[in-house]
Amino acid sequence: MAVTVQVERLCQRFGRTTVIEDLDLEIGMGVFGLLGPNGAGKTTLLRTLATVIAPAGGRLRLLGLDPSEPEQRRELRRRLGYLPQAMGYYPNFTVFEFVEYIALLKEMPARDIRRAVAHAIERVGLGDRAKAKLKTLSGGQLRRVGIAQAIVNDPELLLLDEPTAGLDPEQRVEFRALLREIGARGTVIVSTHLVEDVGAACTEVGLLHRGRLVFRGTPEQLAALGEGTGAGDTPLERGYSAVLAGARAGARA
Ligand SMILES: Nc1ncnc2c1ncn2[C@@H]1O[C@H](COP(=O)(O)OP(=O)(O)OP(=O)(O)O)[C@@H](O)[C@H]1O
Repeated sequence: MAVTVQVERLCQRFGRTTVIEDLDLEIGMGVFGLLGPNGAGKTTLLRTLATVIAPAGGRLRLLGLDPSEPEQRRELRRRLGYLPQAMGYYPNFTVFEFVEYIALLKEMPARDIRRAVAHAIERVGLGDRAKAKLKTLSGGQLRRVGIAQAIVNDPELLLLDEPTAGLDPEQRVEFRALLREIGARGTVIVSTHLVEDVGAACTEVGLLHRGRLVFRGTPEQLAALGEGTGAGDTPLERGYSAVLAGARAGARA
């Protein structure tokens, strides 16, 4: 497996609170689902990988680049895509203008931009809303604009923080297909609370609990851990609850 994301003893702190502690993680191509309860550190990890915040400790190597080096960080930012949990935007921009603006920030070649923007907007099913102002869109449509800006540069590393929040069931199914398509050629890390997204789209899954990785494996392996326990409606939900119950019991011991 060619490793595209290498995290070594990563620490993140806010004030005196340690949010991520000595995290080691290596990921290759495919779709990696990041699960964990509220406050586990998923957003903080994604923000760190997106180079929005610098590590408080440890080392990162992403797409073979060291983001602590300014030149390499700049190259990395050109090659990654990031959908933040709460995306800021200019309400008077149209869908096309906004995605184009992000393409410009990513320093995409000028001759490629129009086609790439149109393609990204098509891929999220918003082709007919390209000229609509962002302030006129629904929450789910805005989330799709967020996905379009994240994929406009055909990223080799795509980081998505709860991308399916607000999508209707039909859109969610289409979005999972898009994830699988991108994961076949690059690395996608997607944080989600929807365990069924993981089952449908992810090749691997990691479960964070208090900034530590308490499970890593395939969705099938996670589901198998839930056999015989009652908490949850699906095998994956039961696996998720079983791992968390074990992690909590370990933390108390
Ligand atoms: N900028 C910040 N300043 C202070 N504390 C923060 C900051 N960002 C996150 N935290 C704290 O870090 C911890 C991890 O938060 P994070 O948002 O990474 O978790 P999460 O797993 O993404 O949670 P959720 O599922 O609720 O989105 C939480 O306790 C949160 O309060």
